[in-house]
Amino acid sequence: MTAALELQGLSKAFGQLQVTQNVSLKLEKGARHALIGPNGAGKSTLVHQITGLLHPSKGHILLNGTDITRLSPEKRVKMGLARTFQINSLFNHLTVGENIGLALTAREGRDARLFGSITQSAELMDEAAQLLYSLGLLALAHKTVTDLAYGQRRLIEIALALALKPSVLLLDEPVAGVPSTEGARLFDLLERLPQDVAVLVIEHDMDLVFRFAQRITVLVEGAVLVEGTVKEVRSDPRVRAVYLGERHHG
Ligand SMILES: Nc1ncnc2c1ncn2[C@@H]1O[C@H](COP(=O)(O)OP(=O)(O)OP(=O)(O)O)[C@@H](O)[C@H]1O
Repeated sequence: MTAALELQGLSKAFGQLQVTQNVSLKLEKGARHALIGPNGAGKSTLVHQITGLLHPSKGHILLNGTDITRLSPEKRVKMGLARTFQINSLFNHLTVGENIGLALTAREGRDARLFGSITQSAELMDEAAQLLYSLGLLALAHKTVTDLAYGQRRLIEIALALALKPSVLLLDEPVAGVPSTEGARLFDLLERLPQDVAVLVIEHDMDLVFRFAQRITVLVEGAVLVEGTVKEVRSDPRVRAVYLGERHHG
């Protein structure tokens, strides 16, 4: 079966500093994969290469079998690669439902300036409500973004990314900064993510990683140290030595 996302021997250097070293990785359709590693291991740099913000000096990135290594970030999104939006991409004065409606419009390439007609489009607003319902977030649909708690905004970012109907979703530290009282909602949302979407989560929180992921890749100094199931990675002495053994976090 064609992998949803495949990295083939990616390498990247900043001057003399080799930040990605021959990294290969495969996410099957519907995968739940975590990328972990100590601070400075190169996780963000790898994600930037996947999204197209940075260009690898060597290697290839395949999305559903198509080589996207040289494509712009926008093209990659159109082809089904989504990442969580930054909070500042939410329209604060609009409701959650309207924000999702706008993301759905963007997906269809319609002009967001026609916003008035979007909220009046029963079809689009129904689709927005349906998406929020499937994620357990319908109760927030009529709330204005400014009225949301920080953790709730993070949930909406994920919903926005899903509005693009991706085949691959990148979640970069989804629980970072979310108070533990709101963490349970995030776990709930992660469990409700569509089964056919392959998810790559970059996360320091080991509770989340062990609960969510089926497979884990451990990155150390830009290279893959270990890749395997949660059980394999947890019990690997090399991982314990360089990472898990240090501290439970980061
Ligand atoms: N634009 C850049 N120019 C030079 N060096 C960089 C640049 N971006 C990152 N680095 C270096 O690359 C290495 C990997 O950084 P990166 O941010 O990818 O690690 P990380 O695993 O995401 O870390 P963290 O968990 O702390 O976010 C670090 O040594 C960092 O200082």
